[in-house]
Amino acid sequence: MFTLISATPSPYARKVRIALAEKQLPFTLQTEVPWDGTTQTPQYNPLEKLPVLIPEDGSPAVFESSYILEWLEAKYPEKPLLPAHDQLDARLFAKKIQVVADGICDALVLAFFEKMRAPEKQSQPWIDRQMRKVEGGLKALGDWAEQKQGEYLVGDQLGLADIAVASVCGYMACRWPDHAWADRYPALKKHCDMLEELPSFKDTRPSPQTMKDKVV
Ligand SMILES: N[C@@H](CCC(=O)N[C@@H](CS(=O)(=O)O)C(=O)NCC(=O)O)C(=O)O
Repeated sequence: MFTLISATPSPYARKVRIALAEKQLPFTLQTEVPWDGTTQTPQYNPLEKLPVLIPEDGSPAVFESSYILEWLEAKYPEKPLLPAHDQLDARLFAKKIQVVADGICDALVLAFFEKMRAPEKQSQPWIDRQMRKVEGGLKALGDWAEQKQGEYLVGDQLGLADIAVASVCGYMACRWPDHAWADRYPALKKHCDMLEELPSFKDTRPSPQTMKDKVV
């Protein structure tokens, strides 16, 4: 059915792995280090990033995690990961939560690589700017977790917002284990703990990877 190019710590790829599992779509996991010269991402994605979803019927590869999820929802609507089409505001809210979750990941990645530079080449103002986005994003997620009406962040079933939020919080736990988000946002921590017990989350827990090639 599919091959998914993924990386062990990737919060973006984890979203897709969870969605494929929730939709019971079989796939082969191809785990790579996208910064190593051995990566196959450039063969499928001009932006050279994973995740990349490769249909095994030869149709074009699908890339950019939020687009992959939109593509999956359109092509394979069962099990839905968004509220019904007549729930427009709820659908848009779920996508907004994903925007913030992914934006936190983007800022974390930028800060991570800035810190990989030689100390004298690192820009502290740039790192501070990225971490400010992380803190602001986490506060928004914390607020939404506190305000949720039911068991899930949007609507009455597991959805895109839950998947995106658990993916970024799992990434924090993996790459920034000393960060105080869990203490600062107990409702967010409680929500993620609940999600992490679901099989599709348990089976996709992130782990660090080692990069061989020099990146910055
Ligand atoms: N916006 C993209 C971001 C994907 C991304 O940054 N992927 C990283 C890997 S990871 O950070 O998710 O582990 C990558 O392939 N980076 C390679 C590069 O930026 O050259 C998405 O949501 O798919």
